[in-house]
Amino acid sequence: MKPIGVVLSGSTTETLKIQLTLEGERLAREGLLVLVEARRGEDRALARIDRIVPVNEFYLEGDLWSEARRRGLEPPLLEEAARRYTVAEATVLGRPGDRGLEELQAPPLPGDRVRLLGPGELREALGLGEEEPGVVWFGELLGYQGLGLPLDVENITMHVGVFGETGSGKSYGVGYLLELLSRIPLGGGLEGALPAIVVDANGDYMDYHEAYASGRKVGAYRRVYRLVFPGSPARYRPYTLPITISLDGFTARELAEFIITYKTGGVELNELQVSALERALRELEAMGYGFTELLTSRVGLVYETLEDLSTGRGAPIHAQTARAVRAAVEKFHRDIVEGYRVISGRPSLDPGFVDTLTREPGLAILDFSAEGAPGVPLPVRQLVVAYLARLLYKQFTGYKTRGEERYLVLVLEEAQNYAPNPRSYPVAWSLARDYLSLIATQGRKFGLSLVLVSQRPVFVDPVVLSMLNTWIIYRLPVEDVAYVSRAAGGLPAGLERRLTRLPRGVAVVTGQMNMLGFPALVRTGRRSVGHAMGRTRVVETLRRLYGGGGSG
Ligand SMILES: Nc1ncnc2c1ncn2[C@@H]1O[C@H](COP(=O)(O)OP(=O)(O)OP(=O)(O)O)[C@@H](O)[C@H]1O
Repeated sequence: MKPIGVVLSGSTTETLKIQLTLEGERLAREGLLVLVEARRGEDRALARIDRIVPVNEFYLEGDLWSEARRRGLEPPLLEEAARRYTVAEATVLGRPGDRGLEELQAPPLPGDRVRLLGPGELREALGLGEEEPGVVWFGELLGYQGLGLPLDVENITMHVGVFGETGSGKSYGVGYLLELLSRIPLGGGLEGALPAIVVDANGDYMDYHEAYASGRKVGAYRRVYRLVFPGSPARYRPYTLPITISLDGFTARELAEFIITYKTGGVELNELQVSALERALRELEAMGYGFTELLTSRVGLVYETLEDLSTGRGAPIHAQTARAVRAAVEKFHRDIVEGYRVISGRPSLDPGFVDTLTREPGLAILDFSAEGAPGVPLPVRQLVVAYLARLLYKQFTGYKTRGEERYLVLVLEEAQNYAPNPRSYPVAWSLARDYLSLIATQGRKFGLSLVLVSQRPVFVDPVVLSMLNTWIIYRLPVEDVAYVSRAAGGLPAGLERRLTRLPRGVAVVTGQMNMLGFPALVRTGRRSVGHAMGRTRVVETLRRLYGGGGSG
């Protein structure tokens, strides 16, 4: 393979200066992985180009030609006669060893050749076999066609963050990742799917459901379910279930907080009202009632208890508080129980559902888009996610104690709505956050992984964020770069600088799943199933609407 550069003096075991060949000048990009035939080919080293600096001695600051340039004159033969070269600065990633990359013992020598990786060389350099079990190859490494970044599926249990501004390609990328996780090489030619639940904010994953419903296979998933709110027009489509939850797993305090903040819009927590309702619910619980029946068919009992607790001398609840609490319970009942019909004694999201999904690997998409969740406000979606996170946590701790091993990935789009940063993003109720941080801190031991997707990581709870160990970072707004880079354990300056300029679909991947062990620039691969939701057709639509020969 032709060299793209030659190592210059001053290189060390950590950083290299490379003078690029003409071919190299054409090919090299910041972020490109290269192979150094170190010590005249006796050793090899993998390196990443971080900076490219073209030099022309006739164009130096303050040189002899400065005045001519000032006057707009072009002295002849400048291009032809000048000393011209391009220097690439690169970071040494390591030398191929028996078990992946190892530290370099001695620096490459000046004059050593630098070239692109050949087919299979990255795999060999990392000590991976062909079809290595548990390794999926993500997208295409910058500058290479058909060469993906190897991801270690085992480490997904340490959670993943996918960040980037709107339109940067996050949802497409997560869909692509799910496709990879739906056919993980297991060895001996076998492929397996990692069960997944996606909280789909905008219908970005619906194509998978449609593909499945029309008879196509989606990796090794046995089933692809779509879950919609009972009021959705899509409710009776094939392989579609209603989103219904039970209230029995919540504590009286949690429910009281939810019901009161739901009424007030959550501006601030009215502690008096919350504890009054908590008390009423506790009393009824002690009498053997479950919260689901109490807030659905037996809501009258709640009103009566509130009444009892607030009448007579020395009543523990002030009459005015009781009235306000009753109004909150009425609103909860009217909206959530009767309106959205999301509470049920026999919820669709139940232990049996999780059991089937993880036994016969499936993909369940909670459709929170306008079609799947028509008019359903954020607090109700938060309630569902809190319920789900809690259900999964309990179910998986159960598997663990029974010695049954199961795995599931929970993908949360718009994660800031469910695990909000209390300092920068005060959204009404944050019970979901408590359970999500429980999964973030403990889930690994139980086989529960989080994939959090957000446009604004600054708005995501820092505790949850600090538990993420793999980062897929698409184009970021300037104000988020430092925050994300720090949270992701620091990025090389060259890559950090590029985060605001990444084209759609290109990401920096870093962290535990990245088997290179160093942040890499990757272009998301092609989804095998399309992505209708993300597409916009402004021009086409304008032409159709208004382009009919001018008559309208
Ligand atoms: N690697 C890719 N190859 C082809 N098309 C892509 C790729 N990545 C993204 N796209 C397309 O770009 C558009 C925007 O991508 P996507 O919807 O994934 O962005 P996003 O970051 O999730 O945005 P938002 O935060 O608004 O949901 C979509 O039409 C998507 O299909």
